[in-house]
Amino acid sequence: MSNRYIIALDQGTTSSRAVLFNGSGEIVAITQQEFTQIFPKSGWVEHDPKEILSTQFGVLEKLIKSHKIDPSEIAGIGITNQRETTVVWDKHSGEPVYNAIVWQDTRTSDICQKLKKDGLEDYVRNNTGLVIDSYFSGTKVHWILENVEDAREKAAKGDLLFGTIDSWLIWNMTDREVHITDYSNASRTLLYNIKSLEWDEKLLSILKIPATMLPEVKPSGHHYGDYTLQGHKIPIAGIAGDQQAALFGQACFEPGMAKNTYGTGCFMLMNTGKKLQYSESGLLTTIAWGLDGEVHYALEGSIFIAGAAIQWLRDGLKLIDEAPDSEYFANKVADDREVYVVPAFAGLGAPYWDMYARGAIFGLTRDTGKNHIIKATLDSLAYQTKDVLNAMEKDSGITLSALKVDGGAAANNFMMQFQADILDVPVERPEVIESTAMGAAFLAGITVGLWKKEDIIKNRKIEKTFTPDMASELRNKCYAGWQKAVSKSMAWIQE
Ligand SMILES: Nc1ncnc2c1ncn2[C@@H]1O[C@H](COP(=O)(O)OP(=O)(O)O)[C@@H](O)[C@H]1O
Ligand SMILES: O=P(O)(O)OC[C@H](O)CO
Repeated sequence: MSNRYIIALDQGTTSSRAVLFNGSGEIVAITQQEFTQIFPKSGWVEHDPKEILSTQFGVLEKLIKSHKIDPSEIAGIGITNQRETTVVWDKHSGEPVYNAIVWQDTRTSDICQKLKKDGLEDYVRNNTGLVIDSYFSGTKVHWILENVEDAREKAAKGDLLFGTIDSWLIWNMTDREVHITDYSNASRTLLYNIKSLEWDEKLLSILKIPATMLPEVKPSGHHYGDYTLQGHKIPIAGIAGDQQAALFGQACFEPGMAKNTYGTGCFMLMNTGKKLQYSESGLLTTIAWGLDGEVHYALEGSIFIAGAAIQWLRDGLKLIDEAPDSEYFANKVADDREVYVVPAFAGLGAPYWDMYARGAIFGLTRDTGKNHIIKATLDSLAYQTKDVLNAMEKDSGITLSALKVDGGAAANNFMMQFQADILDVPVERPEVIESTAMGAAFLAGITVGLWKKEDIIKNRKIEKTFTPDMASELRNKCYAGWQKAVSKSMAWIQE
């Protein structure tokens, strides 16, 4: 027990959050601000890197002011972030040369298709653990260098830097001195060799990315630099991509332990320990974290659209005012789930990996109403999770006795119950669904000597377990309908 604080900065896809943890590792306060999603063209998704900074530092300032915290009381800062999202900036002016290209953006699909045709799939998989897909940063950096005026020349002169959001934040927090990332974020770039723990020269050369643009890569618990606040130097002591941070925050420290986070997307990760395990079923191999001189790996099932589909109900279709309203409307429909929404708005991730799939609604009849669509959209999060869990169990040979969940959309009781029903596996929701922030805070807290890993286990309490309650015949019928709907959505647009 200590009266010092740790702050986690959680820079997510739709909002920036600052989370204050007390010396016992409990959340004391959260400040949060949504920011603009920019959709310049079909399939393109961008963020303004400066708005990312202003919202992130805005919520940090608000947190510190509203809780009257003296900076000397802050023992460390942990950073966690939406992964893969790509920023390229001029190291002299500090100006981004282009908007951040978000992980969901599919503009580089044809570049990826070419890499596949050139026979690089096995090389990429064996060395980066990933599949060739527009999801990852590498082809996004390539696109910026090819398409932004003067970018290629400037990069060749060593004037441009690339970073995922963690790097962009830290560079700005350290007076533009520290250009750094951690293993977990580097492993999402398509440029990092997860076996040798070095940037992969062959892939850099194929994508024509100069090594001078790349950040230094360090473990996930490390003293990366200091953030100076009112004259006090606060160590930035933890970094992890948000999904790996959630794995840590859910105390999945042992091989075989897994979690599923329902945020903008939905990501199931299973710790595979020090073993680098490749998937036969469409999952990714990724670095979970580097800590205490060891690297832990994970298997990952990445679902691109989860809570984002609920935002689409809210902002696109205007069927609901707030995301939590979806639960109320879904509960009003008593049917056998004959309507299916496949939210392939950004193609399909695991286990399908189809950049050319697009969203669709199936099973409409004259009596279909708004509530059916809302219900089917919530169901789609659970169906996609079932696709991924099937792959995870096949690859690992492990049958989960319960699914640990977290993230903003895990608050939805209707969806969680259907998740348990369709999986036929209990779903375990912890009291703190902010596992991402928890993971980042603990990486920092462990690094500055405030906490130990065991403290996370002590702190983790289950708020509710959802028990399966669906006849197997109905479950099988529902899932067969989902699989049919997915197959019809695939390869919808042309290369
Ligand atoms: N009660 C709810 N039911 C369904 N979806 C929800 C609910 N509350 C939040 N969401 C969805 O969860 C997402 C926010 O979760 P969060 O973990 O903050 O995501 P991120 O870190 O990706 O920004 C949003 O996409 C929102 O639509
Ligand atoms: O913003 P989230 O929490 O859905 O996470 C996004 C992922 O990091 C993308 O890989």
